[in-house]
Amino acid sequence: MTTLNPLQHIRISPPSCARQLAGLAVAALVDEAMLTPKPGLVDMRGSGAHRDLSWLLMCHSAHALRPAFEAMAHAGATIHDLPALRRRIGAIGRDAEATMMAATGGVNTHRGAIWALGLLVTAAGQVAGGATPAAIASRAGTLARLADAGAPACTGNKGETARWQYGVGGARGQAEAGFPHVTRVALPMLHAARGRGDPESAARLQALLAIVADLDDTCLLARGGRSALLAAQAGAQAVLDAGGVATGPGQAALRALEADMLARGTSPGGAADLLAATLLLDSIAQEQRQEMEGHDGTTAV
Ligand SMILES: CC(C)(COP(=O)(O)OP(=O)(O)OC[C@H]1O[C@@H](n2cnc3c(N)ncnc32)[C@H](O[C@H]2O[C@H](COP(=O)(O)OP(=O)(O)OP(=O)(O)O)[C@@H](O)[C@H]2O)[C@@H]1O)[C@@H](O)C(=O)NCCC(=O)NCCS
Ligand SMILES: Nc1ncnc2[nH]cnc12
Repeated sequence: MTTLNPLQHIRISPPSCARQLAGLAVAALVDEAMLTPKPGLVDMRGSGAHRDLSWLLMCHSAHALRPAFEAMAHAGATIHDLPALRRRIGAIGRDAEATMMAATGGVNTHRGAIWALGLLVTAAGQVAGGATPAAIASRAGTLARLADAGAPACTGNKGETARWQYGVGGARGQAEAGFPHVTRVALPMLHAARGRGDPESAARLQALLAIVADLDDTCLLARGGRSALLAAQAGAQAVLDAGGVATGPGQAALRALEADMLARGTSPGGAADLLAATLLLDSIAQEQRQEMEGHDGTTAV
């Protein structure tokens, strides 16, 4: 079966589109892991506030997840009944968590990312190349809001406990709302930083900090309570207010934020997942632009 792409008037077959989307998802996870520096998080300098993670383990985990992302994108392209699609990707997502644990020797590298990027590649598979990042995120939100008959009543995970204890939405709430911190916070920040000529790594770090400044990250809550979340949010905002990571004052504020996180043993793992989701939607949009240019021989603006 093929899908008509309304923007390009070419036909994309779901399997090749799914493979491409899975490749972009893995690349987004690897790019996030390797982005350096990142406060509190694993990067190429070291493990940040984590004891059981390294960037090599994160990259290994990302590659192990490729078949799951491909299966989710393929499901998005081929299963048109939404409750059935939700059930199917829930099952693939739980299998992917088991794959991650097997690949990492039992370390939770990407549980939040499997959830966020899994929903997004499924939604991107549904539209097969012809939708904006906001439209893909909105479709992913629709999927997240559907009940999954196969899901356990409670996960017993730290994020779930933090959601109840602090009354926040966490990873589930973010997805159900259609990933507002990706589409309304991080993508605009990424594009603005690129637009004023920041190096790509600075633009990505700036997008990460914009997410941290505003997200109820259950990783921060679970590790350090509400004071850690508020300190991380204020510290990230201070970097932005000081002029951003490409400026001297911004870098001083970034060092202070990192020192505070390391002293508390906290890390914005949820924000890191949403940066990967941002990079995924950005790369899907870039692929679409390149395919359009290749198709009609003109340059898109
Ligand atoms: C819906 C699920 C995501 C389950 O979520 P739940 O809330 O029950 O619990 P957690 O799994 O603990 O939390 C989810 C992870 O999401 C990230 N996150 C946190 N806050 C947010 C937020 N506001 N928005 C978006 N994402 C957020 C975060 O993941 C990252 O951190 C993890 C590493 O943290 P760390 O503290 O080191 O790790 P732990 O092992 O927990 O502790 P230690 O032992 O080290 O001390 C890492 O995973 C990052 O990715 C949260 O951890 C979902 O899992 C689910 O229900 N799945 C079922 C399958 C399904 O339906 N799939 C659908 C298609 S994909
Ligand atoms: N770079 C990173 N460091 C720690 N936890 C993460 N979760 C997702 N990306 C992460």
